[in-house]
This record gives sequence, C-alpha cells and structure tokens, in this order.
Amino acid sequence: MKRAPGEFDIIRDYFASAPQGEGVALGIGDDCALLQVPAQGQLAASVDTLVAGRHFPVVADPAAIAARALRVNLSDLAAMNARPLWFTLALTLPGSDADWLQRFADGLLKTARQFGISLVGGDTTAGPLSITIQVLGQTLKPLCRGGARPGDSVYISGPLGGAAAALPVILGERTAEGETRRRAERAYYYPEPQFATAAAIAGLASSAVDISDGLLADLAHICTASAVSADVYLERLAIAPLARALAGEGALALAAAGGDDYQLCFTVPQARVPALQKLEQEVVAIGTLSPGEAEVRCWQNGRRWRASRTGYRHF
Ligand SMILES: Nc1ncnc2c1ncn2[C@@H]1O[C@H](COP(=O)(O)OP(=O)(O)O)[C@@H](O)[C@H]1O
Ligand SMILES: Cc1ncc(C[n+]2csc(CCOP(=O)(O)OP(=O)(O)O)c2C)c(N)n1
Ligand SMILES: [Mg+2]
Repeated sequence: MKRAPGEFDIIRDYFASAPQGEGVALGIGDDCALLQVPAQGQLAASVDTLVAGRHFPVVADPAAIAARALRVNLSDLAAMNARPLWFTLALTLPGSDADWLQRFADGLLKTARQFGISLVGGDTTAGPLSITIQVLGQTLKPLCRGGARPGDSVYISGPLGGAAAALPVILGERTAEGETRRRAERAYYYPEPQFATAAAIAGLASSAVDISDGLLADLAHICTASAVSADVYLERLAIAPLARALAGEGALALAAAGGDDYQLCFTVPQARVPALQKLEQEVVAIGTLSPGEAEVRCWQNGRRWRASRTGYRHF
C-alpha cells in the first residue's frame, strides 16, 4: 500500500502541476496567485461549497464528485454570461488517500481543461469531506437577476427534473440498470453549464438565474431582485425524458421544484421575443411577469397549482 501523502505532498503531487492558462502570472505555490485581470469588461466572482451527504453521496466516484463541484460553479459563471478564467479549490478531507486523490484530481483537471479554466490556488485541510470552489471569469455583457420588468416573458434553457429524478438512484434508494443508470449519473454528476445559451441571449434577456435549488425557488430570486411577480404555466414546462422514465406522474413536480439541473431561467422583454425565436437555441417559454409583490404563481391547464415545496432548503 502507498504511504498516505501529507498536506504539501497532496498539493505538489495532485494539484500544483495544473496547467497555467491565460492571465496566470503566478499560479499555485505562493501566498497568493497573481492574475492578470482582463482590461475589458468586469470580473465575475462566485463560490459554492459541496458538502458530502448534502450535495453528493459520501461514497461516490471521486472523479464524478470533482466534475460536479466544478460544473456547478461554472454554471454560476454561465448564468452571468461570464467567460471562465480561474478557480481556487478549498478541499477538506477526512483522510489522505492517494488513490482517491488521484481520481479526484484527474476528474477535476479534465473538467478544467474542457471548460478552459485554470486552477490557481486553494487550501487543504482535514475534516468532514467538503469541496469549496471559487470561480472567476470575465464578462462583457452580464446577465443579472434584477433586470426583469412586468410584461417580460419567462423562459427556461432546457428540460428540467432529470437530476432530481436521478437522486434516488444516486443515493442507492432505488435501482436502475444499464442505460437508465448511466443517464442518471450523467444528469446528477455532469450538469451542463449553459454558456452557449447565455452568450446567445445576452443581448436579449433582461435577467437570468441558474436553476440550482429548483425552478420555482430560483425564479423567485428574479422576482425579488426585480420587484415583479410571475405566472408559470406548468403544461408548457419541458420535462426531462429521464424524469418521466424514473418518476412517471411525479415528473412535473420534480421539473417545477426539484433542483440540481443547472439550466437557466431567464426573462425577455416582448419587443425582443421575435429575435429570441430566431436563435438556434431551443428555449422554452413558460410564463410571464406582472407588477406586484415578488411571488411565483403556478397554473396547470387554467387551474392554480400549489407546490408542496418550491425548491431545496438548507435550513
Ligand atoms: N456567507 C455569505 N457571505 C456573503 N455572501 C454570501 C454568503 N452566502 C451567500 N452569499 C451571497 O448571496 C447571494 C446568493 O447566494 P446563493 O443563493 O448561494 O447563490 P447561487 O445560487 O448563485 O450560488 C450571492 O450573491 C452570494 O455571493
Ligand atoms: C446527496 C444529495 N442530497 C440532496 C441533494 C439535493 N440538493 C442538495 S443542495 C441542492 C441545491 C443547490 O445547492 P446550494 O448549496 O443551495 O447551491 P447554490 O444555490 O448556492 O448554487 C439540492 C437540489 C443532492 N444534490 N445530493
Ligand atoms: Mg451559492
């Protein structure tokens, strides 16, 4: 058996060799990284923590955990229409396991290469397994939560409910075989940050948010930030085929409130709807905004529909 690596062995052997990308004047190894901030636009910064048992199962493929941790953070950059540049990694590990670390680092650095983002620093401590990633990116035309106005249409960037339907499979609470199992793992561990849609809608959308907690909960953030209310027509929702396959009748509630899909929810003023319809992106109109208290009302075939929950709640 290999000797358990120490803190500085871990940094050197698994992370310090990460390729230095654009704008990295000084990468891993000093007290700070030194980054050449682009002259144009603004720097977008975001951080998200993934805690074992809360954001992913404790016993999971370390490469998949790493991919998910970076992808959910990249999704925040995509939601702001920011181009990925750099990230830092704060890793808390219950123990020092060379095999686990190798697979985690392979998954992380492979994902980083795919999205053109460079690991420039981090922190390594012992404790309950948790992964905190901070991402930094450049945005020339940011998409914010606060720009929506009454009369705007509400859209989603793609089908919802797949990741929430996959969760019981991932947790081992239900079985799935072959192709269904692979699709469940993909939906949960490899969410697709919506960079292409964000870039396409940047000149058209008045607001955007990525759907991490659940459509109704995240649309409520737009309503609060923009001081508008929303009506959502549930029969218009695009429901992920995986959600239908795994949850049947329950798929609609998962699409409305399930979370973990990382599609975008965004709003578009009426005057720009024709331009939106000319885009190649397959976006789905699901509702409209009105004046009034920040509130999301749901309708199904003309009847008011009340969600038993609107999204994931930590507390
Ligand atoms: N502990 C904190 N200290 C400072 N800002 C925070 C903290 N937690 C969350 N925020 C900020 O509150 C806002 C909402 O956070 P969150 O719901 O986690 O957003 P997201 O879903 O995009 O990750 C973000 O701007 C985030 O930076
Ligand atoms: C093991 C496990 N249980 C439950 C969930 C469901 N879940 C946990 S946190 C969360 C919401 C997103 O997490 P949060 O920390 O609120 O991310 P943020 O909104 O800050 O991006 C969801 C849907 C999960 N992904 N994994
Ligand atoms: Mg967050």
